[in-house]
Amino acid sequence: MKMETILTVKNLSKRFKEKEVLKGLDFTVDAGEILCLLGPNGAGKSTTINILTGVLGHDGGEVLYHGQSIRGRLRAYRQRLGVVPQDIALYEELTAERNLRFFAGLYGLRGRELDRATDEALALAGLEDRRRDVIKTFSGGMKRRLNIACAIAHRPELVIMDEPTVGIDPQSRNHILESIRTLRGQGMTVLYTTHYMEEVEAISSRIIIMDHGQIIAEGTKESLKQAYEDQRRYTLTVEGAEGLQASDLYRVEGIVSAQIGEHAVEITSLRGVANLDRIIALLYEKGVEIQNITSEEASLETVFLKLTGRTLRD
Ligand SMILES: Nc1ncnc2c1ncn2[C@@H]1O[C@H](COP(=O)(O)OP(=O)(O)OP(=O)(O)O)[C@@H](O)[C@H]1O
Repeated sequence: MKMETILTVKNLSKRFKEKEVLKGLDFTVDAGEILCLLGPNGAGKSTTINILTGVLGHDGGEVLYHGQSIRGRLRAYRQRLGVVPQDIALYEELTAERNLRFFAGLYGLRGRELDRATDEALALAGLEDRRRDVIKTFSGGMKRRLNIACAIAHRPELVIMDEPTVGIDPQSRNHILESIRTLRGQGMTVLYTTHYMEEVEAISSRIIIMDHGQIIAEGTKESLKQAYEDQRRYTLTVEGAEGLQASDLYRVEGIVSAQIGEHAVEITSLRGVANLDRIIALLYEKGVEIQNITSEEASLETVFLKLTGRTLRD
């Protein structure tokens, strides 16, 4: 069954002065999914999120909410969103409860509805017993949890989060991941960005990989891995690789790509071809000393590396 589409992003482009930061993005956000935007630093994730939350304008293309352009309807559109910004936006001098009531109040909740929304959001954040404490006494992780609670108390249809777990303790991080799953279980749709591959593995139902302002792959974690499952990656720690060329390695059957660094040789090879002995023999012949070899099958990390040539945290 095709899910209902909430957001449609069509040929979206954005430039900052001379720099083209988004180069024609096309994707949808469908009801009930947890969609993750993944990409190295500077890929354009935050820019995309800022356009989708109506904070930033775009130059070309369009964003449709239930089939209608958000241009000229920003206010109504933003009422249906829950936005969790990268930076914590809370009133330090106010209690957890006051913060929640304030933010939920901005979305028009009053009276009993507001009381209930506040209680539910405190429960989601696991902060019921801290409801009357002021924020400045909270740990970083607790603030992040409350930040999310403030964004979802009004029960938005779509929650958009920009790196909601950056720089917090593992316990709060797990709590947040769990609460994202809970939100989905309650019928909300989530779009979020992250740098952490483990998070993508843990909660995403679909992944969009971006680099240099473009979408370079899209799929579930299973489908992305499957597309690269036929490959294996060798990492060799070496000395004396100066005389070795990637073209030497390409002569070995099965090798798809090779990168030669000062102390490391990275090789991607077809899984069905047993060629490690050939690789070792070739390096020996070229006077390269091998100190260590590791072999790895496709993981999201290797898929990502293959697509972008970069690790997530460099
Ligand atoms: N206000 C701005 N003015 C000029 N350039 C900008 C501005 N905001 C972002 N950029 C540039 O746009 C590109 C994309 O940035 P963006 O923040 O969207 O990337 P990102 O994928 O979110 O990376 P990060 O994970 O570091 O936040 C970068 O090259 C960045 O330097």
